Amino acid sequence: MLPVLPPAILALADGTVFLGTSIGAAGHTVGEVVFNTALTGYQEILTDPSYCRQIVTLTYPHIGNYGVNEQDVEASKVHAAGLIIKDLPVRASNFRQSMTLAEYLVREGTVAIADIDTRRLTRVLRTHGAQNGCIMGFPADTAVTQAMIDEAVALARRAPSMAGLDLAQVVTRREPEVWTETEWQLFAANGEPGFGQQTAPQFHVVAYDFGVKRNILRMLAERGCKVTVVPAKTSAADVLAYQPDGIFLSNGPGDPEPCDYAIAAAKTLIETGIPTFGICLGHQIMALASGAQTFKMKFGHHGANHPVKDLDTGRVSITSQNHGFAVNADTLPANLRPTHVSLFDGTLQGLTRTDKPAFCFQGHPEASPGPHDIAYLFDRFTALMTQHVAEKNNA
Ligand SMILES: NC(=O)CC[C@H](N)C(=O)O
Repeated sequence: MLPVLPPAILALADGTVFLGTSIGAAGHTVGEVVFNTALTGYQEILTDPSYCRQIVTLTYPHIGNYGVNEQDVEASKVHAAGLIIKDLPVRASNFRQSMTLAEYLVREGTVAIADIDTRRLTRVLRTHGAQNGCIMGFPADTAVTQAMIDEAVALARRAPSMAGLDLAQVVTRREPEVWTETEWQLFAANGEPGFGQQTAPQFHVVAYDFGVKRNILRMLAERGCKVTVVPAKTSAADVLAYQPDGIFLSNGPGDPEPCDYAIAAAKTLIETGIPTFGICLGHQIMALASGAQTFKMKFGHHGANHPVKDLDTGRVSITSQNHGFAVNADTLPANLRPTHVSLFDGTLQGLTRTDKPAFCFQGHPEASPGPHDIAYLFDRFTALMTQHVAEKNNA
């Protein structure tokens, strides 16, 4: 006799209901349902703090086939509010695997559903836009009733909208921390051959943690930066007290607009002339600090194969993306110049200040998961810091 699978319900706020199998913790979760088109990297996606309060559906059908390990995490825990997949393979295999995806989801208390038509779900989200949803996961012997389905729809409808939510304060660290681990060390510690050089620190970068992904910090450390990571609400004065050579504004969840404390600090810090680099939420905060406006996109960009054009060189990079808000290109002040655009929908992907050494990118040059085509932006940051340090020394 076939084993009875634990049931699960996925309900969208518009009343669309999917019945599937619970593959994570029992219980329920609500959040904004977004689709991600990456083929691999489910562990990096689940632990990316930018997915706080978002339920992620992966369009690639087989998820979990290489299990889970202790290294491929972007934070110390799962941040996504839930996971929706088509097919959990019966067997996972990888030499680095420490447990299966289902074991990991249970350990992390993450509610997740499999065996649903993720193509149909994605078409709903693409056609009508991202919307709130609810996943309910039950123990194996549960009979799903109409009352349970109605309750899931009601919970989805009651979930707060992402617009207007400041979630950076929810995920940020509470205390400053010096980050030293490089990607090279991570791979060496894992018994794999290293592929980079460890450089002695040449620059001191203060990185705002609005929900920072670890691979950003690793890529900075690998380029000779001592990185002091500070909580989201650290004042500009406290940042300047570290005497940084560079300032980094991190990725993070939620709407950038209510992060007024971060916008005010970024404004002051950019004015000092210290090189500043922002990624994703950090890009949006830099734009807001410079006088531009942001808006909520219909379904955002979440994937690892998005073509982005560098307007200065004409070069097209395949990039990793994860955002639901964007900077409105029609609101740029004279000192904010577009440097990159998305070739999917023409939205802004990169900006630079014309009067200060400050620039930012909407996608993810740190990948994790995804291609490293646009990693050159980290080198642009270190080049600005080299110039800044030389000017300071000559002054
Ligand atoms: N990855 C990010 O930093 C996302 C930024 C912001 N929360 C958005 O959805 O647009």
